[in-house]
Amino acid sequence: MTHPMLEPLRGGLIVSCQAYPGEPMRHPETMAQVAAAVVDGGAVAVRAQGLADVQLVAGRVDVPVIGIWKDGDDGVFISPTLRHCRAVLAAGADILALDGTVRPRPDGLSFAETVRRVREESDAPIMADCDTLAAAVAAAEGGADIIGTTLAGYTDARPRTDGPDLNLLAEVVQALPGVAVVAEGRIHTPAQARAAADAGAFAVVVGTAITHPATITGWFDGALRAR
Ligand SMILES: CC(=O)N[C@H](C=O)[C@@H](O)[C@H](O)[C@H](O)COP(=O)(O)O
Repeated sequence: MTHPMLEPLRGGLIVSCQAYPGEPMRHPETMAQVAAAVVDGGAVAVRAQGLADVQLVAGRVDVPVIGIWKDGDDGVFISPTLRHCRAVLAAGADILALDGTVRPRPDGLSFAETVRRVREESDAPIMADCDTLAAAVAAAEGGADIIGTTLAGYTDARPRTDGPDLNLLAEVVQALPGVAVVAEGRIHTPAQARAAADAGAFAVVVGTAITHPATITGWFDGALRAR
């Protein structure tokens, strides 16, 4: 059954507001301003990274905040341990997102055990950032409320598609009827967002194409330089 807090997100656009280490926009106040702007534009929820961003964004917008804490950049790095998960919720996230792959986690806990321990302290919906159908099914069985295709193409399991991995999305939607399956990753145009919704996504997450000016500028610059 869909977690009651998720119903307002059905069919909507979730915007991921993240800047990366060393970038000019890497500041919680900047991300809070970006989050407020995308909510003005119609985002039904926002995704924020890091404890300071989660805290400031949650205080700034009225929509649910999906919180993550990225630590490291290889292996399991999205809210990788129980400690990270607890801290994200303590920072004010309404929804916790964490790595939902089947790879070993740094603290040795399984995804299911991590969810079980988080649930001892919180009723917040939990989003699993998955890379494969097998991971998605395991995460749903492990108690995730939302299955995201976030990590498709970012592990060795599947090639990185140019746009969203709509094949994986469709497979997960078919395998998990009634589960909130969210499309995330490389959705760069409104038409791709529409295609993800048409493939059965409960909601669609867009990050880079809305909130990462350096990448967007590069797209335009590349088009001008291409002959
Ligand atoms: C793989 C990974 O670390 N993904 C991250 C997860 O939070 C973010 O860097 C992405 O920007 C986010 O998933 C949204 O995707 P896109 O920016 O492609 O719309």
